[in-house]
Amino acid sequence: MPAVQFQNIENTRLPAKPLHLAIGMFDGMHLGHRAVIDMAIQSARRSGGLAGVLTFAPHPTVLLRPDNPTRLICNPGTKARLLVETGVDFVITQQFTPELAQVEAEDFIPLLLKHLPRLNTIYVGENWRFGRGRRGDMAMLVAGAKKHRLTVVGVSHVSENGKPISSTRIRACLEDGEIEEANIMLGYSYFAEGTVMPGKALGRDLGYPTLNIPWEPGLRPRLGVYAVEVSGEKAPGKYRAVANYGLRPTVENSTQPRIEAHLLGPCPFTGGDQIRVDWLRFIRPEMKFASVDELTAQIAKDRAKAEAFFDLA
Ligand SMILES: Cc1cc2nc3c(=O)[nH]c(=O)nc-3n(C[C@H](O)[C@H](O)[C@H](O)COP(=O)(O)O)c2cc1C
Ligand SMILES: Nc1ncnc2c1ncn2[C@@H]1O[C@H](COP(=O)(O)OP(=O)(O)OP(=O)(O)O)[C@@H](O)[C@H]1O
Repeated sequence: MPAVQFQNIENTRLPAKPLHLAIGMFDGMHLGHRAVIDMAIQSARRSGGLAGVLTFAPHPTVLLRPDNPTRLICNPGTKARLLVETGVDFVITQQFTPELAQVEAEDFIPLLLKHLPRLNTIYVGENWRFGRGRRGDMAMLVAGAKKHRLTVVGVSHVSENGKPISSTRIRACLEDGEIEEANIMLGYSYFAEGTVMPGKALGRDLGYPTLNIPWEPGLRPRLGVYAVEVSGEKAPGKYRAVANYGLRPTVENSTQPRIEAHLLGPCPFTGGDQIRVDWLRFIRPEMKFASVDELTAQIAKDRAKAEAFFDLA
């Protein structure tokens, strides 16, 4: 059964079973997030309860720091899908309002219980903060839970390279083009999805036809050339490619970034197809070339680098 989705806790309607609830923003759905959610799922399955996620939208910084909000790895649709794919029974997306931002840490558990009276266990990372000014910590959560006979499971940090994984760390990697490290922390390859748009067909003239999709996520990964894999419903499997993610300063200097993927072999996709692009290795930053000839010569080298990456050379 796919997870049931609710907007706001007051609209949540669930069967009368003990609830195991993982709480957090979960931007990117990295390995740390999955550890917290998996813990909720396993306990719920063992005890005949229901496992769910409570997450928030927009990101609190949209309200608290409107001039410089956190730029998100995942758009809301992708995050919802990744959450559902974990196998939870329900997902509650709570609107992060100015009123919610004012809730004191001490009042957080009573607020949850008011709308989720069957709440049994809360699952969070051990560093999780909550309540007005992020004053609430693990100790406060445990103390509050005890009063209401709830259990709190503080999941220990999942680390990579000796440091805890966090959405913040993954954002920094994506901005620096450190895609392999980002992918390790995500536990899957960073991906973009979209409908193939018609290009100016210049790519074909250059000898490098491309599948183009607009890609403007909150958190913009480093502009540049990447080894990628393209997939889509139209054809099974993954198609190796070299792609430019950028503004194309040599030919048009656009303000809207897009992905242009040149497949290393035959291409089953065409304009109007829905595709997914998995990013695997950063090859070089996007550059402005003095001429199209220079750009074409560089694309030949990029292609060779991608082939070497895939061990096709
Ligand atoms: C592997 C690859 C690398 C590219 N690198 C650059 C680049 O560094 N600078 C740039 O201005 N455009 C770059 N481009 C984009 C080309 O300008 C663009 O693909 C070409 O003009 C075709 O455009 P069209 O698809 O609109 O026909 C690159 C494209 C590919 C496929
Ligand atoms: N590395 C980790 N190991 C275990 N739990 C984690 C880890 N990172 C986050 N969590 C927990 O997962 C839930 C959702 O995390 P949240 O998105 O709020 O944090 P984050 O990944 O550290 O993001 P940011 O870097 O933006 O603060 C929270 O309960 C959090 O404590």
